[in-house]
Amino acid sequence: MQTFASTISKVFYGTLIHSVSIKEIEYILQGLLFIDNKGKIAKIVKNVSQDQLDAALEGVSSDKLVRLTGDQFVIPGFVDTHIHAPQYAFCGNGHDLPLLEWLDTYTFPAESRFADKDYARRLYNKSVARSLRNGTTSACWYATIHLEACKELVQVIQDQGQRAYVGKVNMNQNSPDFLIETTESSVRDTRAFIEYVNDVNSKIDHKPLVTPIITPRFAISCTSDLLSQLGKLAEEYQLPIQSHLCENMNEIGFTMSLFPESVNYTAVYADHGLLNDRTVMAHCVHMKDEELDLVKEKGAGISHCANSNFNLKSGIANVRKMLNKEIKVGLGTDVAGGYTPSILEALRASRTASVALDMETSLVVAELFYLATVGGARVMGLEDTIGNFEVGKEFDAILVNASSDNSPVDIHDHDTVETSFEKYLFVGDDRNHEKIFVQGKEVRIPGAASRK
Ligand SMILES: O=c1[nH]c(=O)c2nc[nH]c2[nH]1
Repeated sequence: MQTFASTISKVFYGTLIHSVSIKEIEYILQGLLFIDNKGKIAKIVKNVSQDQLDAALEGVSSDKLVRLTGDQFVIPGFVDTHIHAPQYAFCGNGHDLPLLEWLDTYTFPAESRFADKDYARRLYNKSVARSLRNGTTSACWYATIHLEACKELVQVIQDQGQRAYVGKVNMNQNSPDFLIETTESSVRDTRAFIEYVNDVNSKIDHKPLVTPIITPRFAISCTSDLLSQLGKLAEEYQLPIQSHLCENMNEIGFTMSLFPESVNYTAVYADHGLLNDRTVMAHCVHMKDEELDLVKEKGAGISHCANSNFNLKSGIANVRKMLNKEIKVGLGTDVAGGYTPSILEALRASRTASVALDMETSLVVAELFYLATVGGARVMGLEDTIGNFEVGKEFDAILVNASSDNSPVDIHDHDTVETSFEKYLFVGDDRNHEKIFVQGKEVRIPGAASRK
């Protein structure tokens, strides 16, 4: 007979911190978190004293027990709702130009190199490893237009063990000769990519972690015909969709000149079957109220990319307004518009952006942590799977040590769990990440310094 203990693969004992609502972070002290053989959270017990530990373990053997010590705590993994894998090649460079000029000068030449799949594999290995090391357990990736390189990205993500949406980018107009497709090849390769991921997923022995996502780069780079065909593909395969929206004033002006039949930029996507409850729209900096209302009506989510919006001088998105309208919002690093694949940095930039916009209504710590975890999960439509520690969800998590070797954080005697956690959020980095888990399994990150 199968006992509870025999279904358990790992148990954590110590401090667990997660978001239970946008207003509340729960600090579970002396918590026991049981993970089952499928990587799901089987049970959580709170306030278990040392004396009660043996009984509370219910027969689970001690070699499955991870005792958290001192300044260690376990938090849900971060969700990066918008990141460009190929752009890691120039991450940290090229912030002197606004969006459209930045695309022409830095981005398109860098992405054209992904016609070479060996280059793609080398670069993608670094890109994904750096994202994971920063605690991103789930990511919405953009690849490039190149089918073979897209497959490489899927392989790399599978090998490294991240949960991900991966998009083959579509571009059939207003793009340079060295980075453009025909309508036919764009649709054909997108279908081939979807079939490839489905095939890879059919051969693995656990619940798949990688999902294809329909990825028209933005309306400027796709004809109306291509957008419509992509909308149909998303419907046929019931896939998520991602694109860019209202990032920059020149982008909006250009878009409206290309799609005069649509009432606004947001409507361009809606009119082509690309705005629904599986859609992730990045940026949304310059949205009219009726555009936000349309996003809400369609049930789409917004990826807030504050770091990128500062770097490319795009503007500041009004997250408070989005939240007041009960629109789903998560954080995006938007590498390489954003200069780092760190969601901790995205969280900090989001706070600064909200203060710059309106000090009175700026985002508070509980809200920021929510956006980085549960908010991102909702944007990806994964709120029943990840985001916080609820029984039945999959265990995607970071084991944080606020005073690890080389920690950028100093913890003093007077610090509490709350103040240590907040210090980690605002001062910490990947040196505080001792272990990363996806679907209950510890992720082995290539190139990461060996950790305790
Ligand atoms: O920040 C951005 N990065 C991109 O690569 C891109 N493409 C279209 N619009 C974009 N915005």
